[in-house]
Amino acid sequence: MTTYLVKNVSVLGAEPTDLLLADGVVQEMGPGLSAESRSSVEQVETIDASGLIALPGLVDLHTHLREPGREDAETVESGTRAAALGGFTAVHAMANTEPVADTAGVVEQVWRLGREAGYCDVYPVGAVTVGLAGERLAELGAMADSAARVRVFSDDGKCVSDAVLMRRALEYVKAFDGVVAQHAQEPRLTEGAQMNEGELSGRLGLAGWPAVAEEAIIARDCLLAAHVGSRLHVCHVSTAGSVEIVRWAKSKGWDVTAEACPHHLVLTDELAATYDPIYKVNPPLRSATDAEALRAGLADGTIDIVATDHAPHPHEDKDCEWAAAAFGMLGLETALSIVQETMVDAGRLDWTGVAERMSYAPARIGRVDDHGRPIEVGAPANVVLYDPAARRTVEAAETASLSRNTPYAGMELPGRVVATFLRGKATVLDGKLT
Ligand SMILES: NC(=O)N[C@@H](CC(=O)O)C(=O)O
Ligand SMILES: [Zn+2]
Ligand SMILES: [Zn+2]
Repeated sequence: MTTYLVKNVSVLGAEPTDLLLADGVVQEMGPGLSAESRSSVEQVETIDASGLIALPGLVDLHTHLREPGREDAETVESGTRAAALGGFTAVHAMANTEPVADTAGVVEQVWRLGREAGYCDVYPVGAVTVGLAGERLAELGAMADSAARVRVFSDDGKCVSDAVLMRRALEYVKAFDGVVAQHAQEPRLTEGAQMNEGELSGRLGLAGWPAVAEEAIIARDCLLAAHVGSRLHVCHVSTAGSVEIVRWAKSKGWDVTAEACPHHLVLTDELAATYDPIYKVNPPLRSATDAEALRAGLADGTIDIVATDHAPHPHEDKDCEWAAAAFGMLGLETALSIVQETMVDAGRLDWTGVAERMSYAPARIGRVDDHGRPIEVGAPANVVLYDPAARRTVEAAETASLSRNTPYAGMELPGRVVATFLRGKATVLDGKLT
């Protein structure tokens, strides 16, 4: 395996130093390292990383890889290639596949496909209920005990709306230190809903999706998690009220964590006026006030992490009229740039804060040991080299995803992932897959 000597890199914005990545770990760290001391049989590649920042490999707690079942939209291989290009070394693959990941067999299949592809570690999320039907609990214990070691359980795409089932799931996952990741959407309040409920939805004639449909479930679940003493994670928080509720739950000392998605930080519901379904997503794009509350919540730690909710859809499911189109947008290859633009360049988060929200905290919530570790001697060499000074125009056709539904096509974004290392192996070099 190639050894990499990374010269003059700024680890999380600190003074430039050198990193030696060998045998899968950060073997040496400090200024003035040279390849000379390495044995002659070893192949050492030197990377001039002047101007680049080293971040711990990013961890996504919320990715849709679509395999098994919708390999026309994404596969484990194509999705993890996109992940590596975005600086991720680990992703949690959501359970809303066909068949649903509700048994040990399916989660082991997804886990193994991730291993075989080798771009990024894949941690399958297990479904909470059989077939995501919201009627009976799935075999959570069998998935936890499987080779995939599932710790995150979610019916994402659907809400576990039955309070008794949600309570039992929260109780059940305590046995193996799991967490229930809730897609908070009160189904009756969102029947037929197409976009954020507000003055604009009325004007556009699209059925509204009220903030209370999200907030009511989050409040209920925080209370349930506290009642049974379990861990709750809230997926894709999108409203200012939701941020307030999570802040309140944390102030009580309850074990509640929450994520925000890049698109909810930067895009708003006014884009629905284009009637272009590229902007159709669940939960919907909200108001500028909501986006600002998410950024503030992310800055002060109320929102623990950024998760992509990368949701690939083939063009026939997106290039149609708004009401008929699928919900969801791509996210893996643009997440870090959006966080740079909305949080770092805006002076609200430094690179250590980014590492916490996109690597350390998601790894902690998902109970992933090999990822989300600070870059230090002895740590697994899961590292991203990032150029914050670069600028690029997003081209939908350039994505590694099998789908093209990025809402950022044609937009100029800051930053570029130059290299990604998974246990010391380069998955991306010079901004390209190896
Ligand atoms: N976010 C979305 O709009 N869509 C997701 C489902 C989900 O995350 O709820 C999908 O699977 O396509
Ligand atoms: Zn969801
Ligand atoms: Zn999702």
